[in-house]
Amino acid sequence: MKRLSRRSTPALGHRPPEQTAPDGRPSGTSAPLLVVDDLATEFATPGGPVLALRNAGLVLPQGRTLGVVGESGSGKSVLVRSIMRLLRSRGVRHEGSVRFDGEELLTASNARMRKIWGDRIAMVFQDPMTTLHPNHRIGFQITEALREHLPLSPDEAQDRALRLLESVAIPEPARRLRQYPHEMSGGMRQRIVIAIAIACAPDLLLADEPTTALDVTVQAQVLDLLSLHQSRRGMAMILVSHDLAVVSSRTDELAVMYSGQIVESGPTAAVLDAPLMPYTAALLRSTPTVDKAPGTRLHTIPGEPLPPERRVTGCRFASRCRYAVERCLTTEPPLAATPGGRGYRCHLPLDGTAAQEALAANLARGRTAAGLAVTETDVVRGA
Ligand SMILES: Nc1ncnc2c1ncn2[C@@H]1O[C@H](COP(=O)(O)OP(=O)(O)OP(=O)(O)O)[C@@H](O)[C@H]1O
Repeated sequence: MKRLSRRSTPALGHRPPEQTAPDGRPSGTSAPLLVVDDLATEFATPGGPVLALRNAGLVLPQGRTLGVVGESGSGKSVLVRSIMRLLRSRGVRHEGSVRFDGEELLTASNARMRKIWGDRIAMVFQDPMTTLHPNHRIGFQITEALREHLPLSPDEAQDRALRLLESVAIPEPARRLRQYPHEMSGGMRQRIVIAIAIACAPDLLLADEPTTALDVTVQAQVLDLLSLHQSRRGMAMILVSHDLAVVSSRTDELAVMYSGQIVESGPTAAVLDAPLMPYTAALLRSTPTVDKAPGTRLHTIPGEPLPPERRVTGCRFASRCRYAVERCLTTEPPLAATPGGRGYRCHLPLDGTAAQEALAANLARGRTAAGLAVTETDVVRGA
């Protein structure tokens, strides 16, 4: 069987054990909770195989938070669903490794995964109705989830459900337990989903665009609620968002995805302060609320995202990158790591002079090696 991906070097997100996180908390001092190594996911489609995720690697210690960002279609959901083993169906192939608390999940039996789901790893999806059953009362759904994993009597489960609703700030919890999902607002439903997700005190919570479907006024409340429970319970969390502003203040580490790959990773503050990948820098310039003075112009990233199934010989971002030189078109950038444990896939990282020289040469020619127009105005504006 043909391999889906090339073997990669160190997993993105890795920090040596003796290092501390930017906030001073010790990190990586015990065995990491989650280690993803060279993970690839391929879908069989009528149009041929779609390699939606390639060379993905990450390390997540207990109690830490990882943000996963990238444009639509970059593979964020495929990454978290592959980690959670939710894409197990005919026509889906994985390669690589997902080790959770030392246990390989890619080869675990379905029975074993059912024990792990909910109990040790829980997930909050974009649409609460993916989790909630429309025809069952909220109380039944929470107590079912509790009793599946914990030895509780019906009364104990009911009491625990009530306290869970209180903990996610649902008013009149006793009344709400008797209601059906359609009797609640979207924000309230997502709080219920969070209550179900944390019911069994999982070690890892995967939140995939948990607020994208919600009214803008309740988005921050729901995100704050997630962060509160994450830190209070010491859970590790992976927070997926297309919006850098959402993850910037809520995560310790960041993984930036483009066209099915993690292209940059590292401590969130370091990545946002000084991105190494031109793609990360472009994402930042197109994000409304990260480090922007009022009135600052936002910029779109030129061109279209590269579909993950498209084969290219060089860097997958080269066609949209104003720094691109010939090498970016001919040679795939290997995964590189900085001494501080940051990872990136770029021939011309932005902390070096080579990137500035390449940009100056492209400016002089008026276009990149990939044919993207570059003008003085674009560069001054930061486009
Ligand atoms: N079931 C599937 N069959 C075939 N291809 C798929 C399937 N699911 C995902 N893909 C491919 O994987 C790509 C990445 O999808 P994914 O949902 O992970 O993107 P995303 O980054 O989460 O986007 P969004 O922010 O819009 O949710 C898709 O563009 C598509 O090409």
